[in-house]
Amino acid sequence: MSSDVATKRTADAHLVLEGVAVGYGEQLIQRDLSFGIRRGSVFIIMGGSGSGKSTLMRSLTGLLEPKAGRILVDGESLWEVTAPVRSRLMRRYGVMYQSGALWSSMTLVENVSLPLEQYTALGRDRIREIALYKLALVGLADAGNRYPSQISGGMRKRVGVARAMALDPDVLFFDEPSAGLDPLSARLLDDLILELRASLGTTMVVVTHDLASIFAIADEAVFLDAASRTMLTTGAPRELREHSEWEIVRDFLNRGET
Ligand SMILES: Nc1ncnc2c1ncn2[C@@H]1O[C@H](COP(=O)(O)OP(=O)(O)OP(=O)(O)O)[C@@H](O)[C@H]1O
Repeated sequence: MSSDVATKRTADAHLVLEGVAVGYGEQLIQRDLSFGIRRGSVFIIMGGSGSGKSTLMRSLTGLLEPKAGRILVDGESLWEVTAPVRSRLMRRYGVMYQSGALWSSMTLVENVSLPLEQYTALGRDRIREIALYKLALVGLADAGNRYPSQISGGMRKRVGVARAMALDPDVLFFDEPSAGLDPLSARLLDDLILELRASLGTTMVVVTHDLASIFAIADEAVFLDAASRTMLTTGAPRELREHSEWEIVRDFLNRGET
């Protein structure tokens, strides 16, 4: 592990990993993961296919218990607290899944309303008002009564973001947000992530291997290596592209450039 890794566990860390290992059954996919994610930053989890990015995301979002180590959210250990406390911690999370995961039989405003109906005691009118506001935040103010099949893939992802933001999370997780999008729609989604961070101060954790996205939005990134099954380094992607001591990291960030 490079020396720049340990220095990232700063006092303003929103999420901190301490010696985290993740995997399935007997199989460890990643181990010895120790880094911090600063409050209000855009943090990228990057690495080649099969390196364990999505698996780590599952552990960070409370879906898969780590095999070792601690994940601290505002200083509270996500997997060592009681289940009700974990649920409370997870209420501060919003997650946007790869497909957008919208219900096709519901309008966009109904889709965004779902978490509010499930987790709050607010009345119908108030919920609709909040859902329309969230749709406006992602640039879909007038599309609330449409159905997912009536909008583009890029718009569906934006609705997924609006729904992830329904409960005013202070951390937003994105799993491969640009997957399946044309380059222009992918850049628009990058812009949205940056706008939301600027206006709301939300911490953004993004799994991606899309280089354009990485350079457009990341403050910091961690590189997960499939071969050694651990992280090699953390840092700003542009810095790592030029100066990482790891050739595999430099190559990853220089893909497509000859
Ligand atoms: N539910 C599961 N049970 C067992 N093994 C799994 C499961 N999900 C993923 N794996 C294995 O874990 C490893 C890491 O997969 P993961 O999806 O986390 O990688 P990734 O970096 O997100 O890959 P990609 O970029 O291709 O999506 C792979 O070898 C995969 O086969």
